[in-house]
Amino acid sequence: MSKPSPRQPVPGPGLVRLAIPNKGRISGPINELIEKSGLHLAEGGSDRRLITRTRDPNVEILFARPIDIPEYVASGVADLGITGKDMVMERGSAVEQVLDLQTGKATLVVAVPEESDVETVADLAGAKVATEFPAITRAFFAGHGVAVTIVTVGGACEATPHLGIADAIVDLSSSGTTLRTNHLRVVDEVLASTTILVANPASLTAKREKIDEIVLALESVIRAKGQCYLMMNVHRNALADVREVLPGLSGPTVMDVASDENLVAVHAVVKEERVYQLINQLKRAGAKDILVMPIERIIR
Ligand SMILES: Nc1ncnc2c1ncn2[C@@H]1O[C@H](COP(=O)(O)OP(=O)(O)OP(=O)(O)O)[C@@H](O)[C@H]1O
Ligand SMILES: O=P(O)(O)OC[C@H]1O[C@H](OP(=O)(O)OP(=O)(O)O)[C@H](O)[C@@H]1O
Ligand SMILES: [Mg+2]
Repeated sequence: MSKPSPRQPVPGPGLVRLAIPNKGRISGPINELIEKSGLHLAEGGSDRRLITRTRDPNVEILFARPIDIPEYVASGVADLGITGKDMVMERGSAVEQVLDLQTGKATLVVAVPEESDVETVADLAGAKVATEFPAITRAFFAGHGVAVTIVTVGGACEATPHLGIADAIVDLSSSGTTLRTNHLRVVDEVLASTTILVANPASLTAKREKIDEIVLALESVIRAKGQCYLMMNVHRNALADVREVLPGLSGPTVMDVASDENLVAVHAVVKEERVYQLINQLKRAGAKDILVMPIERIIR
């Protein structure tokens, strides 16, 4: 059978189409994840390109706006999509979350000017609330039984209270810098968002094998993040001391060194944040020739 054309509106049975952001803050990390997973964008994924092949002839990438991705996946234009959980909730799309990519962390919060009298969500009854997320905001206030007027904006939401357009906002905060800069204070949290992989429910059944392959590849990169591989040589009589420093971590693997029967090679996977401390402890315990290496993927 000939390979389905990438111009087909809906990908054929032999092809999995994965939608990813074409721009914005999460697009860089997602592109990096795709590269590390071994899929590799065949043509580098330029800004102007809509669909790009990957190293796997049965997987192609569709570039789209993060907010459009949930609907593209729900309608079957794409089988899989990577976007923010906030985007999926806002669109209320019929997609299934397959994986949390554990990046793009941000919290959707209700905030008011620092000098406001508002202390709780209930205090906002009758208020005007500006947001880029009208559906989530509507559901949140309805859930609290608080009637508000929603003012939908396309961005720069934090400016609206100071312009007299709104009394409160529902917007994303991650470092908290934008809220602080705009003298806004958090009243409540609406949603914790991360970047997620979602699937079209029908594709999940019909294309299970290929989707599992993609999930495995992406998962292996996520698992390796923040982990390092340590290799060292240890004198046999210092092995017990070195093991003391390493327990609790995965491994260690201990191997004979062919050229010196008094030495063993010790390998272990450790958290990157612990490496600085560990290498000093390991040296004191008698380890030498310590190598610290990055890990690209961990497949279980
Ligand atoms: N600090 C943050 N602020 C806003 N969105 C963030 C943040 N961190 C992660 N994200 C996530 O990024 C995704 C949207 O990214 P971004 O705002 O770059 O796209 P965009 O809104 O399409 O671009 P732009 O805001 O430039 O128009 C959302 O899913 C959001 O949850
Ligand atoms: O807590 P912080 O780290 O400061 O991040 C939060 C800010 O980032 C986002 O803005 P974005 O850059 O997407 O611009 P926009 O508001 O115009 O969408 C979000 O809407 C906040 O304004
Ligand atoms: Mg934005």
